[in-house]
Amino acid sequence: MRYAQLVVGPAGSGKSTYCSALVQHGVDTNRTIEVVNLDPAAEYFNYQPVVDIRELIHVKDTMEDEELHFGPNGGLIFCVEYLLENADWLHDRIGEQEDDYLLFDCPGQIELYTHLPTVRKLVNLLQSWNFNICTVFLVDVQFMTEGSKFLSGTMAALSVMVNLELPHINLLSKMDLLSKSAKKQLDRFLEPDCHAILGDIELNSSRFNEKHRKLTEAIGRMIEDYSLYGEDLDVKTKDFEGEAEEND
Ligand SMILES: Nc1nc2c(ncn2[C@@H]2O[C@H](COP(=O)(O)OP(=O)(O)OP(=O)(O)O)[C@@H](O)[C@H]2O)c(=O)[nH]1
Ligand SMILES: [Mg+2]
Repeated sequence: MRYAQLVVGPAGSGKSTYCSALVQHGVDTNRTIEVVNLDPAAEYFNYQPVVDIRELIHVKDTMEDEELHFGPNGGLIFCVEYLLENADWLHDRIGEQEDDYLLFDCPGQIELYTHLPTVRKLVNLLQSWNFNICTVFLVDVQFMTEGSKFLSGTMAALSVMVNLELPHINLLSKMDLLSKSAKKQLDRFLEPDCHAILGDIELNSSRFNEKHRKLTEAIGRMIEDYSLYGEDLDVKTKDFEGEAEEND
């Protein structure tokens, strides 16, 4: 069996930074973790990709092509579709090695994951190559400290989860940039307590919010039911080295 994380999330949410941090973690813990760059417009990242979509097609190719003449967004989607049409290329590059642990660093176009079939097709392909995949959805935590933003970020996470049908983890990035008071505010949301979220939205009460109160309540309950965030579910790590020393 082989393992992979599909690292997705809005533009600039920290996907590439997360991938390079995990590669470094692999180095520190003696595990091989490799990254596949799936962003055809990537300019810079801090890791050495084992496969790079830009070697197959670059978003500039689609924008400069006389016939295609795509803009940057359409061009990017074209590139990912082109990759699927050239699945053999990807298969050759990834190889057949067992026990692989791969991170797929995806582009920041949220529609690729929320409703387009493209990434879903890629997932099917990888599963047919024996990959066990989970989604890691990154959200910039700065967008999660107000009730209304929290709801929209959570809805985006949920639609990715429903579209990709994979085991799914939501990761809040850039926690280091939050002020103390913003961290407290976030704690209230992560409880998860839909009344806290509703309370916050009511503080910014407008006619729109009053009119949609029932809908907001239903969404709040859904967040609870799907238990989209839970710090208690942190990965449990064990200090094997320390234990070995004790046993010596
Ligand atoms: N302070 C802080 N900055 C971060 C963190 N993670 C990412 N950044 C910064 O946020 C910016 C965007 O990070 P990237 O890793 O390129 O984000 P991305 O999701 O790969 O972006 P796209 O591929 O363009 O969608 C960079 O300037 C990073 O240095 C974090 O945990 N803390
Ligand atoms: Mg990136």
